[in-house]
Amino acid sequence: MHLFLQISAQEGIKRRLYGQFISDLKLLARFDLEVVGHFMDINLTTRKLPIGSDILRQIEKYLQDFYGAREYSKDSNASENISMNPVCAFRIIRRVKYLLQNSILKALFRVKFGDELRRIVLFLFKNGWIKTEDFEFIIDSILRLASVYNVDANKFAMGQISETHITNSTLNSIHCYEIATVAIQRENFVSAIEWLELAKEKNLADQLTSLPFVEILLRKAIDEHNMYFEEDLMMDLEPNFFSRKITYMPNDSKNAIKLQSLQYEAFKGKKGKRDKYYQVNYLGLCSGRHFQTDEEKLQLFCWNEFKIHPSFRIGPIKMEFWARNPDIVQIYEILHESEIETIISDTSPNMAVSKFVGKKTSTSDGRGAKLEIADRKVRSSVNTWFTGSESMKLSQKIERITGLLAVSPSAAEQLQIASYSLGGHNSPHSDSDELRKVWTEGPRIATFMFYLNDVEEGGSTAFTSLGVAAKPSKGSALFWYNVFSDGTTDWDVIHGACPVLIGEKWVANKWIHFYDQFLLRKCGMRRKERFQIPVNNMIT
Ligand SMILES: O=C(O)CCC(=O)C(=O)O
Ligand SMILES: [Fe+2]
Repeated sequence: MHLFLQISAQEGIKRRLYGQFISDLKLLARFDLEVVGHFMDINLTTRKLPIGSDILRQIEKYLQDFYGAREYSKDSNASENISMNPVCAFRIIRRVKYLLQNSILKALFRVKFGDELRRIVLFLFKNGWIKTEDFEFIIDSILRLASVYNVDANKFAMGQISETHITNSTLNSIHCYEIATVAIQRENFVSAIEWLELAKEKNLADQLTSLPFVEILLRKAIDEHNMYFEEDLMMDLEPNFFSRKITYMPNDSKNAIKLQSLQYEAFKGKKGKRDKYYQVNYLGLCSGRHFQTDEEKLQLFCWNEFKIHPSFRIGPIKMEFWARNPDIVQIYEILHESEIETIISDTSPNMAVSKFVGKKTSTSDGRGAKLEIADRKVRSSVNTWFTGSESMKLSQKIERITGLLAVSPSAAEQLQIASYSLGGHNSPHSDSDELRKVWTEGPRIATFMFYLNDVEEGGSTAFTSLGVAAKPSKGSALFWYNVFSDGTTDWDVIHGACPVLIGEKWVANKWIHFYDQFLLRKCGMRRKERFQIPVNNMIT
C-alpha cells in the first residue's frame, strides 16, 4: 500500500489544511495506520532499538495514543470512516503533529533510521507537514459544532457527538485544555470556560495537565468574559457570552444561561435585514427547530411534475415545496449515480478554499468592486468549477425543469462544486447580493443547487427567514428565485449551510442570470412581484 499521493504541492500555492478537505483527512488516517504498522514491527522486533531507549518510549506513546482511542481497525477503509467524525479527526491530526513530527521524527533523524523513516518523511514532505494551523483548524471545527448543535463539551469529550453517533474516541484533560486555548484566542468565552472546567474535572482522573495552568487560564477566560460582557447590550453581543457575569466559584458557569439560547427565544422567526436575526435563526434551524406557522405548513405539498417540457425524458419527477411565497422547491432523483461520480472525480483534484464576496471597495468610476475574501468563520468549504463534457447536459436538464435559460455562458455561471468537511459551513447570505448588480449579466435571478451525497449528520440548508431547513438527499436539487421581478434582492430567501457534524457534504450550484431571461418571462401585473414556481404549468 503506497500512500505517497500528492494533495496540492504546487509551488507558490498555499496548501489546503488537512481538515479542510475530507479526502485529505482520509489520506492522513491511512498514513497514521501505516505508521502504526511500522511501529508495531519495531516494537515487536526490538533488535532494531534498545529496550528502554528514548525513541522506543516515544514510539510506545504513539501506539498508546492510537490504541487508546480504541476506535481503530486494521482495515484501511474502516480507518477512513473513523476520520469522518470530529473527535477522531482531532486525535489523528494531533497525534501525527505532536507525537510523530515533533518528537519521534526528530529523535529518529539522530539515529538515521532506515527505510521506514524515509517513507514517513516522504509522505509528509509531499503532502505537507502538519502545522499549528492544521491543528487549530480542526479545533475551530469542534468549537463550531459544539456551539451550533449545542453539544455539551463533556459529551463531546466522551465521544458522544450526537444522539445517534457515539465513538470510542475520547478527549483527556490535555485535549480539553488545548481546545480551550484556541477558544480564548477566538474570544469564544462560553466555550473556553466550559472546556477549562472540563479539563479540571478530567485532570482529577488522568492527572495529565498542570492544574495551576488550567486555573490561571480559567481565571483569564472568566475575566475576559466579564470585561467584554455588557448587560445593556446583551441582545446585540455575539452568542458566545453567558447572560451574566461569571464568578470564580467552581462550576458557576453551569448555572448560567447562554446568550445564544436567550437570543433564540427573543428573535426566532423574525425576518428583516438584521444580521442577528439570521444568525440566531440559523442556529435554531440547524439544530432541528423549525418555525413555520401552521398556516404556512398547510400551503406545502408534493406532486409529480410531468408537464415541464415536451421533450422531457426522465419525467414524471417528484417535486416538493419547502416554502411558499417565496417558493422553495426540492426536486428528487434528477441526478444519476454515474453523473455524480463523474462530477466528483473530475473536480476533486482542483478544489481550493472557498472565498466569498466581502465588502465593496471604492473604484474611480464610483461603482465599486467586489472583494473576494476567505474567512472560515463565515464560510468553510472548498470549491471549484465543473467544466467537463457532462456540464452542458446538466444545464439542459436545468433549463427543462426551471423553464429558464441556463446553457449559454451569459445566461448562467458554470456549475460550482463545493465540498464541506467536518465542521464545514456557510453562514446565511443571499446568492444575489447588491454587489452582483454591477455584473453585466444582471443579478442571479435563481439558484439551482444539486445535493451530490447524503450527509450522515448536519449539513442542512437553512432558510433563516422562512423557518425551514432542507435536508441533503443524494441526487436531488433545490430551486428558488433570489430576486423580485424588478431585479432587487429578495431578502426572505437568505440561506446558509449548517455545519457537517458527521461525514462530508457535496453540492453543485448553478446560478442563473437575470437579463438573458427577459424574452422568456411572462409579464406580471406589477413592476415588483415575486416569481412563482408552477405546478404542472399551473400557478397554484
Ligand atoms: O450547501 C448549501 O446547503 C448551501 C450552499 C450555498 O448557499 C452557496 O454555496 O451559496
Ligand atoms: Fe447560497
